[in-house]
Amino acid sequence: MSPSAIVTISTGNEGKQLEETSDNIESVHVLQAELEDGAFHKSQFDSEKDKTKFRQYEDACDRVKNFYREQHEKQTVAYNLKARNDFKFKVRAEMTIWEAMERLNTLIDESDPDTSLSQIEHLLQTAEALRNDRKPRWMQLTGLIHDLGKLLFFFGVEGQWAVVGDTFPVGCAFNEKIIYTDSFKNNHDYGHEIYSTKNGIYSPGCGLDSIMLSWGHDEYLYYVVKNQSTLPPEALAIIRYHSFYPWHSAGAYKEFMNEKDKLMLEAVQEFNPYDLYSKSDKAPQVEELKPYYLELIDEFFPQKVIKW
Ligand SMILES: O[C@H]1[C@H](O)[C@@H](O)[C@H](O)[C@@H](O)[C@H]1O
Ligand SMILES: [Fe+2]
Ligand SMILES: [Fe+2]
Repeated sequence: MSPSAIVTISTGNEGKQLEETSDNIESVHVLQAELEDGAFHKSQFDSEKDKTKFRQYEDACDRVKNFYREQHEKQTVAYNLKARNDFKFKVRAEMTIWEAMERLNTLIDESDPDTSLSQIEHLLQTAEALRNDRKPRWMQLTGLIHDLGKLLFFFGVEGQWAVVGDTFPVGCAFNEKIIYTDSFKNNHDYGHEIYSTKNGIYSPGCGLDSIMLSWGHDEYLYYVVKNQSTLPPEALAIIRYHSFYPWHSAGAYKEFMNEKDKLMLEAVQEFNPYDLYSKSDKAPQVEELKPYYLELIDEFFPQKVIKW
């Protein structure tokens, strides 16, 4: 066979080159991955998913609309500073990652228009979709744990508005790319002499790590995982910014990015479809999958019992 073209196949952590003839080149797409037996497997995100069926907030039920009305009113700079401070000086629980997944299982996320499955199922769906596309092991694990910050709900917060939902910066003007942007009119910081200006308390290029994102499961889990795992910076960014849709999907707040954020944005965008579109997959078999994921957890969380 005389190869007439070289096609780069995304296998996750490293690009892989495959020699292809011009006859079958069209059947090769990005997001294909080589199976162990050498056959090629097409990512389900290429064709099976009708992406227009997700995140339809205008058509969402009252539960979702009421959730955001409350969140957009109550996530202020003052609340953010208080929540960060409360977080720092307490250990709320000590348990393994798997115990945390089981503990989270009773929470039904009020902000989510796309799934009524339990959280353990959503975590396993995300991880399995990544594994299915042969994404690197650290990314599969990130999928497995990315929403564990929702445990906050069981640690005495005032409501789901302080835990779930899309995130956005506080301390500068609320961008119109945030969903239900009108509901910020009831936020105490709306119209504030500094917080309502475009840059607010930040300066262009300061880097997202210097921005106060609305407090919730992403920020909380980022701090929990940061010093207790060997996960790479991309994993930490995925955890911290996966709900920051106005940035990673709508292109807002780019002016605050620094060089590092450009790389992190790529990782967050690579991860996002696995979080979002796997929500329509059938419920995973938790007990069957458990041994694989227990081993994966051990690989990146050497001390096993985590301080939450
Ligand atoms: O409703 C969802 C859910 O709470 C997710 O966990 C969060 O990451 C999303 O951004 C949000 O839209
Ligand atoms: Fe999330
Ligand atoms: Fe998620």
